[in-house]
Amino acid sequence: MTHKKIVVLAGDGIGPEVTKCAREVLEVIGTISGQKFEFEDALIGHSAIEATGEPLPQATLDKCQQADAILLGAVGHPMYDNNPGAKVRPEQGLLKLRKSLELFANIRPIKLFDELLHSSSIKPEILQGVDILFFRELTSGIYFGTPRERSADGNSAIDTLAYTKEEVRRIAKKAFKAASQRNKKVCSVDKANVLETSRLWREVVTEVAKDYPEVTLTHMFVDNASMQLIRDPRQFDVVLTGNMFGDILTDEASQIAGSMGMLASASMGEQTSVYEPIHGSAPDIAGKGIANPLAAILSVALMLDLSLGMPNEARQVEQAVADVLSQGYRTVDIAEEGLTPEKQLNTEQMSEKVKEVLLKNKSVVNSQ
Ligand SMILES: NC(=O)c1ccc[n+]([C@@H]2O[C@H](COP(=O)([O-])OP(=O)(O)OC[C@H]3O[C@@H](n4cnc5c(N)ncnc54)[C@H](O)[C@@H]3O)[C@@H](O)[C@H]2O)c1
Ligand SMILES: CC(C)[C@H](C(=O)O)[C@@H](O)C(=O)O
Ligand SMILES: [Mg+2]
Repeated sequence: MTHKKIVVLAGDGIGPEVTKCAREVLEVIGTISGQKFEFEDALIGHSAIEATGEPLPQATLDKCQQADAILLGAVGHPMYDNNPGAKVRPEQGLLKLRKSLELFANIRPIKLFDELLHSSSIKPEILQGVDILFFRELTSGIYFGTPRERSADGNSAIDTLAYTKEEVRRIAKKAFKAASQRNKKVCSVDKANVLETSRLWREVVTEVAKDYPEVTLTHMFVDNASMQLIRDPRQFDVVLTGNMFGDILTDEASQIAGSMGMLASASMGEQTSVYEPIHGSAPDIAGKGIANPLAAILSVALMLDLSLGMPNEARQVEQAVADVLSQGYRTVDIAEEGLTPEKQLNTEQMSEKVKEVLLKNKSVVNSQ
């Protein structure tokens, strides 16, 4: 069996804390399945700037280009967030990675584990059974358009929101394909009542829909969508949207899943893909050892499914997470009121539980 090469970009803040857990879960999967994984660490973000002066060193990009899959933690540090004048910034590393590897399709599943029905600030009866798949365009839109700069006198600034038909078409096709294998609904979210790019978006998405007659397409303005997500999240199946709208709506949707610490994502290109929790470096909890590692661990499940051709193992990871939650274990972000102290876990302990359950579930299957 050939080795699978996994590049680990731990990044900043809680990034290294949660990727350590995710990597160890993948190691356990290796033990269980016999698949060999070869891990290689590389720098990105603030830690890369500290070491090399650049947020995405060429050496990192070279390693990523050779990888079967990439596991990413998070980038970002308050020293830049609080310094608008900083020219070199950690987030540039992430954006350059996405652009260089052409990771145009960011897939963000929003699923609530039943065990967490009471962890969300939204009423359980609104949440039960929610299953949304976001397709966020990731390599264009306002994140990448030019010009993007401060005026010479410093009194104004410009960012550019641009999309080409092809950029919209390729992400739309992915969304329709996924919908045709799910509940056959695509809701395309835009701001076509104001933005020319959104009118182009709507036109192309409507065109693509003709190739998928079994899928029902609806369009929704982003302001309404942000409200509908909380009012009645079960109305959505696949949500298709642009780069910035997708960024904002999925942070909002994390509250449906109980916490930012629960949402995994896959950023997919044609050659290779990056698997990353949707959350950031969380400077407010970094170094405390209390971050929820489940988003990173569930990103490993996506990796097993989408890049490594190991869907059974992906299900095992998801099942292990569900089992640990149904045993009542919680990190602080998903802890209900009145949780007994022995059920309250830190990052390492949560990860240990998932690994223990993975091994236990496997031995149960083997002995049957
Ligand atoms: N993909 C990425 O690398 C990424 C994503 C978002 C933000 N960022 C960067 O991260 C930094 C902080 O940004 P922010 O505070 O707006 O967003 P954030 O996602 O880092 O944190 C938002 C809130 O969610 C909590 N949270 C996030 N992940 C958690 C986890 N796993 N377990 C428990 N709680 C968790 C944090 O403690 C914080 O209160 C910024 O520099 C930003 O640019 C990076
Ligand atoms: C850090 C930032 C550039 C990034 C984004 O906006 O895409 C993050 O918020 C995310 O959701 O991955
Ligand atoms: Mg974001």
